[in-house]
Amino acid sequence: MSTILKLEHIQKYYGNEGNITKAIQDISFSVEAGEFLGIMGASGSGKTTLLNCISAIDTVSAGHIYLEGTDITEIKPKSLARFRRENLGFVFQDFNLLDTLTISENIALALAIHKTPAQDVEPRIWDMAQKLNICDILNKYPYQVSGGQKQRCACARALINNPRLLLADEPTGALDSHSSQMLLSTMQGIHEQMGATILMVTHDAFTASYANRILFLRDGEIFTELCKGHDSRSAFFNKILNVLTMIGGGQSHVC
Ligand SMILES: Nc1ncnc2c1ncn2[C@@H]1O[C@H](COP(=O)(O)OP(=O)(O)OP(=O)(O)O)[C@@H](O)[C@H]1O
Repeated sequence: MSTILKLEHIQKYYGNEGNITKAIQDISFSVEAGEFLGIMGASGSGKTTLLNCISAIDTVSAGHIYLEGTDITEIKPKSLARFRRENLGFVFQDFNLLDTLTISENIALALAIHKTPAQDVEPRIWDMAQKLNICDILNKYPYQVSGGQKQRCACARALINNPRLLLADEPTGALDSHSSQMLLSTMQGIHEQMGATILMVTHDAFTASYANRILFLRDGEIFTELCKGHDSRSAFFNKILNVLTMIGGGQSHVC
């Protein structure tokens, strides 16, 4: 396997002298191509900051982040939007779909930004819709479909340009348990069939149990990591709960 993402001694401080918050203290890790990595940790442990640094939405205070060898921390601000567009896919808790466009048009937007030839647009949307099981809602508007269907549409939009890395920030945060389960099974299928590399931040142990490996953050550092290996998902889920208890406060305090 090849390394897609490599973080070397990342630090991120907010504020200035006398009033510094060390959001990330010193984090290093790598993500291999085709991995499904989860990031967990208590509120304030640095999950969002880490995701923002990886997606170059925020700058690091020290350290380097390499995406397939390109140092993200060195990319000039004017080139960042293009870098994100060409390499990253995003899925957010609140879907971020445009209400005035149909599901199909929402997905097409991502292709239009990539200047996809007109004749390729429909087949590619159809192909992705099949993978995400949303063919029957392509002509509906976001307000006409369920939260789970909206999130699968958001996944389709994020994946249609084959990003090097899919970043998911609490993708099941706004979903009920049934929709969460369907979305996660779909994400797992995509991960297995398309070989997509996924980095997912979540506070939820059930959601995290779909990942292959989980990094647990505490106070801006990696507290520990868990690999699924040959465990069943339910055995992995129990191990996750044990780590969350060890981190402190039990599951209810981890978000
Ligand atoms: N823009 C900012 N300015 C100052 N401090 C910040 C800023 N953003 C985050 N922090 C601080 O950095 C630390 C890490 O925050 P971060 O949002 O990354 O945590 P988190 O694990 O994502 O938390 P949550 O699960 O509640 O979203 C916290 O102490 C937070 O208060």
